[in-house]
Amino acid sequence: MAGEIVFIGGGNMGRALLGGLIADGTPAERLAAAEPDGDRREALAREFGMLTAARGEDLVGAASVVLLAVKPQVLKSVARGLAAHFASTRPLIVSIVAGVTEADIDAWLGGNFPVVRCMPNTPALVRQGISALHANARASAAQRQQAEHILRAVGSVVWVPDEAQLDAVTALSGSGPAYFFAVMEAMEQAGVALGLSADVARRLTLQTALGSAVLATQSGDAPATLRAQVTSPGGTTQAALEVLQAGGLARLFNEAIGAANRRAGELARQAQD
Ligand SMILES: NC(=O)C1=CN([C@@H]2O[C@H](COP(=O)(O)OP(=O)(O)OC[C@H]3O[C@@H](n4cnc5c(N)ncnc54)[C@H](O)[C@@H]3O)[C@@H](O)[C@H]2O)C=CC1
Ligand SMILES: O=C(O)[C@@H]1CCC=N1
Repeated sequence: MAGEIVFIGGGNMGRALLGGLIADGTPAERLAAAEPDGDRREALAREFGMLTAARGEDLVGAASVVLLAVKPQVLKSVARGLAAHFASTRPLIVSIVAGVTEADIDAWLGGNFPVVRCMPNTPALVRQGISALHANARASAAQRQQAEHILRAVGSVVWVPDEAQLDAVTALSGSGPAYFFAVMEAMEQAGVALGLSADVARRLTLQTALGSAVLATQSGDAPATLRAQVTSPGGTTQAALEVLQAGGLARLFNEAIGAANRRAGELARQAQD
């Protein structure tokens, strides 16, 4: 049936998940997306060959899964708008919206929905994401599997036992790509300041990031062990790491990720207004 899995929001993340599902073998006929932005909507229809509409209200009636991929600030009005348009059965609701709780989503939609809340990240765009998932008590084992199948199409998945942990996940891996990109930017700039061309500085930085991530993933060694392997006593790496430590690198990350965690809670409260 057309539109069995209906996306509400076809922006960066919605689009990444749709592309991943199609690349993973889900037929486009099983997918549909509601996206009010005409250019984005037409691009989804053209590139993926799927059913699209400007309004979710026109798509959700026959859905078995509804995936919420709008910004937290609009979710309440979007969910309330959808509430009257579900058939008598309750589809599985999968939300990737930062901060907003399963209970709020369920209440805004009208109540008694199975809800799986997920936090993916932008490497989903290249199917290298990681998502953490949590299900409410109404989600069956089969529905948990359905949600996992969707997120697995764009990377790895982990389940967390406590919904509140999703705010920590958001702070660590949801926002995390930005921290690595910020480090890449800073390293590039430092290379240019030492006389490298911008192109060479970027290539050295990016491959160092990629190689380090692959090494850390494949070796099974802890990052601390791998860091020690690079750090010859009295050598260049030690000189650099001493500067980073003196600048409070670990404390800064602790504070930064703490700020993101608090912000997730604020987004949830603001979404209730
Ligand atoms: N960008 C990121 O790194 C991550 C974002 N998220 C969450 O994913 C959600 C979406 O984020 P992005 O894709 O980055 O934002 P985005 O702004 O690219 O996409 C949101 C889309 O929702 C559409 N939209 C607005 N009102 C709508 C409505 N009534 N019905 C259907 N669609 C509507 C917008 O036109 C837009 O295309 C957010 O809640 C965010 O918290 C989760 C993990 C990572
Ligand atoms: O910055 C944000 O609020 C979203 C959630 C995680 C990544 N981007």
